[in-house]
Parts: sequence; C-alpha cells; structure tokens
Amino acid sequence: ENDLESEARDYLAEIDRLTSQKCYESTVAEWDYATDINTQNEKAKLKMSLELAKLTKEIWTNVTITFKERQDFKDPDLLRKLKKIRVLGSAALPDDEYKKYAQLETSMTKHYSTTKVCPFETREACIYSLEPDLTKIMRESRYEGALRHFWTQWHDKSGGPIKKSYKQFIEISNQAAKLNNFNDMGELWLTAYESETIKDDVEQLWQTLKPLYQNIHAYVRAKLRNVYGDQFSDDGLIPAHLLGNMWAQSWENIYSLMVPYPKKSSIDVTQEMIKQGYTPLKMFQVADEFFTSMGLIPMPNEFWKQSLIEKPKNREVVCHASAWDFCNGKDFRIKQCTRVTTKDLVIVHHEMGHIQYQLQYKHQPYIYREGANPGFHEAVGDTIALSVITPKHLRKIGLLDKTVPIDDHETSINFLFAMALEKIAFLPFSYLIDKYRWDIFDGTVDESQYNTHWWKLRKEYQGIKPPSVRTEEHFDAGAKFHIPANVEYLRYFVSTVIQFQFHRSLCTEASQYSPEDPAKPLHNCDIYGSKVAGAKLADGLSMGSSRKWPEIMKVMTGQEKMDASAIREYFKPLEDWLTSVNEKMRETPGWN
Ligand SMILES: C[C@H](NC(=O)O)C(=O)O
Ligand SMILES: [Zn+2]
Repeated sequence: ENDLESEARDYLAEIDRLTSQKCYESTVAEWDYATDINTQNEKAKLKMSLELAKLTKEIWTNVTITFKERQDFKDPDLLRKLKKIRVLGSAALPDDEYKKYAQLETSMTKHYSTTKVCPFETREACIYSLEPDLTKIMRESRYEGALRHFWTQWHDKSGGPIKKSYKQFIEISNQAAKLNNFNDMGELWLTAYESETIKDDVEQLWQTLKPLYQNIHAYVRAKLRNVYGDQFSDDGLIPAHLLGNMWAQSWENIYSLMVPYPKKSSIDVTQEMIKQGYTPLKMFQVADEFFTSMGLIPMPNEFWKQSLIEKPKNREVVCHASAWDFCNGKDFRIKQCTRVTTKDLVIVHHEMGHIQYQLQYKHQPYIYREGANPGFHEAVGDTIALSVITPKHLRKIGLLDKTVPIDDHETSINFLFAMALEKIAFLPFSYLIDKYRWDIFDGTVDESQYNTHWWKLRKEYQGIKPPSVRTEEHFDAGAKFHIPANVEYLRYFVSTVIQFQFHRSLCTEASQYSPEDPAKPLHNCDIYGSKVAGAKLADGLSMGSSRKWPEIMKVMTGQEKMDASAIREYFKPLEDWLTSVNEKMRETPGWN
C-alpha cells in the first residue's frame, strides 16, 4: 500500500471526529427548532446548518483534490468511503444559494407544521391543527360533510401557499444536483440505492403487486359505496376524503365500516388501551421491552430524559414523528405527538426501529452511520410491528381478551384485511410521491402543471379522486409533510416490500414460521423473545452502510434482491378471499 493510501486513511479518521462534532452541534440546533418553533431557534438552526455544509464542502474539496479518483488505491473500504464523500448534496451550493435552500425548506416545513384550519359547524376560531385534531376527524368521522370540509380546508391552507416557494426550491435543488455532476436532484436521491436498475426494480415490484391492490381497492369501493352512495359515480374511483386518512395513504381507519367477519375479533385495540390507562410513556416502554426481549439494545437513559413524546401545550412544534441521532454515540431521541391509539403504537415501534438501527451502527465511522439504503431504515420498526400487531401478540401483552379465538380462518381474514388496508393500500401512494417529484426534477412537469400532474398520478396509481374541483391555484402535493420537508419517499415503498422479507427470515430463525407447516403461517408469526432472530437482525443493522445493501440483505435474509414473494405469501389467504368475494359482489377490480 502506498503512503498516499495511509495518508488518506489518517485524513478520514480526522474528519470523522470533526464531522461528528459539527453534526452534534447542528442536530441540537435543529432539535431545538423542531421542538420550539420560533425566530430565535430558526436563526440558530440555519446558522449551524450552514456551518455543517461549509465543513462538508471543505472536506469534499480536500478529498477530491488530494485523493481524486485514485484507481491505484487497493483498500476497497477506503475507496467506498471516498466515493460516498464525493456525493456532497446541497452542501455543494455556494453559501448564499445554500442559505436560500435551507431557508425555503425551513419556511415550508414551518408553514406545514403551524397551519390551522376553521371549524365545520360553529363560528369558533380557526384553531384546528393537523395533529391531533384533523387526524382524529379523518380517522373517526363518518359524516361526509365534515370529511369534505376538513380535507378541503387542510389542502387549501397547507399546500397552496407554499407553491411558489416549492418552485424556487426545485430550481435550487437542481442547481445543487448539477454541481454534483447529476442531471437533477431526483437522480442524486437515487444514488442512495447504489443500483443502476432501482427504477426498473421498483416498477417491476409495483406491477407484481398491482393486482392485489386493485382487488382490495374494489372491495373497499363496494363497501364505501354502501355507506356514502351519493359520493360515487361509475368512474371506478374512490373519493380521497372517505378513506380514513388525510392523504388516503393507508386505510386502516375505515376497517370498522367493512369488517369481513364482524362476529370475530379485530386488531383495533385503541379502546382497550384507553381502558387500561395506556399513556404515551407506557407505549414507548412496551416497544422498548419488545426490542430487549430479542436481546437488542435498550433505549439509553438520554433517550428517556430528552425525547419529546407528547405535543406540548404552550408552543409550536413539528409534530410529524421522527427519530434523531445526535452523532455522538450517546444522545438519541424521538419526537412524536403521540396519541393513545393502535396506529400510534405501531408508529412508536416504527420510530424506535430507527433508534435501534442508530444504536446498532453507532461504532461505525460517520460516513457509514446510515441505513444500508433508505428503505432499510424505514423497515426496521415496521418489521418488529408486524409481530406486535398479531392477535397472538396483542393477547400476550393483554390487549386482546384471552378467551377470544384467534386461530380460526375468519379471524385470520379479519386480521389480514386490516393489515392490507395499511400495507397494500400504501404501495401505490408510496410509489407515486417520488414518481411525481422525479417528473418535476427532470423537467417533465413545470409549475403550471404541479396540481394537474398530482391528480393524474393519484388517479392512475391509487384509483382515487379529490372530493372537490382542484385547480392550479392549489398545490395538493404540498399538503403532505415530505414534500415541504423535502424527505425522499421511495424509501417507504422499498420498506413495505423488504420488511416482509425481513419478517419471513426472522420468523424462520425464531421457528415461528415454516412454508411447509400450515399451522405456522407467516401472518401469525411473533418473534417476541427470540434471541436468535434478534442476533440475525443485529448482524445486518450493525453494518450501517459499510457494504452495498444486497450484501447486507443477504446477511439478514439469505437473499440479495428485493422481491415481492414474502408480501404476497403473507397476504395469499386474503387475496383468495377477496377474489371470490369481489366476484360474488360483481365488483370488477380497476378503473378507467
Ligand atoms: C409512512 C411515512 N412515515 C413517516 O414519515 O415516518 C408517513 O408518515 O407518510
Ligand atoms: Zn421512518
């Protein structure tokens, strides 16, 4: 090995310390702002993010000049690190452009997080927030007028006003991408998957799963037509405000309108949680206990001291749940406006999955302290939640009555139907969010078509339509957090597919599942307490992004590719049931 190679290694060790320190300071400033939105915290946050960008750019300059594309370097790990450092992202922008970029992102997220809407009935003040007010109404109300009112209010007030900012933001983002030698920001985002074929692979997965989605869509459409008849026409589309969720992204909240076997149990344990006096803290302790039951790492003391797990009364916060790594190997926090519901219990596991991943790779160098690809990070908590949410586990933790039968066919169909409302309904949504943004980044769509294109994709992929006429005055994509907050979304589509691969692998490890044993179907598996499954999961997570993700996928599942066979196997009993029920109802899947 030549001396330049050892010089490169020393330099990387030095920047590891520097970057971690600056990252800590910048993350603290971001946290202070996100948990107390005010001008002073906003200024401090922007100042720190500029400093971090400057340091990253300085390092990038040194690396590219001193150690430019050195083919003579032998150490593959050194080459991997240098390659990752070379993708600079938005920090490649000149200072004033970077400031504008950060300011736009901050102000769009602030607008989203503080938007208030007006009441339906009385002349009360317009003080309704997305969380908890509108989320609760969209979840629980069955009154079409109220759903229409709050859907329209939210979309008009959160999206429309940031449309101009978003157009500017796209332009600056593409400038940054070009400075990184990419055509546009969409292309830069996709480098996180380190695959020439990621777009084709995802399209292929969608084509495989589309029939199952259209089957569940047909059944839900028929059942909603029975409830909201006058809202339906013969275009085969479902009005977006009737699906129990502000963005129609997952439909578990309308389960009670269409339970396949009403006499059998369901996994909506919200009432039981309230009856048992569950608090947000209790929900976090239950989640932590699941991870430690598998021999995984407990949440550190810092976490319990510093996390924000309920919406404060006296100040504005960014309520959208998130998990934070403060880059110092000690400080990890969750920020969540937690409510006592089944859905939020799942979200707690989702967020804690992020923290578990961060704890598992905290010994890695800074450059590798991330998911193997963004989908991996989203899949950890969801994989655990697939066990938590089973009737078998809910009974284990006392949220489902022990006398209620859970192994019969009808209970399985009820359970799988509720899971499909969450996971299958989510597939087209999680695919179209970035298809939409790729089309804007690459110039296929300009700001004169932002809203038209949004509803074109929403119809094409989800088979839904808005409850009222939408025009280019509106910017309905901006009503979804990840657009103003600029969070890439393909990660959630990838996560929905691979979490079932992780689940199948860990269930096999825990002897909770075997393809030959009909008494151990995949959907009944609960890996709670399995140390061997925990060890297998930890093996993969502790690698961070130190190897290409197919290698890590192989460690965790024995496979190198994303594949839909696990999710299809999980839902197979439901798919058969849906096909026959839709035929009986003469409900033809699909729309024109
Ligand atoms: C699925 C995604 N989850 C998250 O942001 O944590 C969302 O809420 O849209
Ligand atoms: Zn997440």
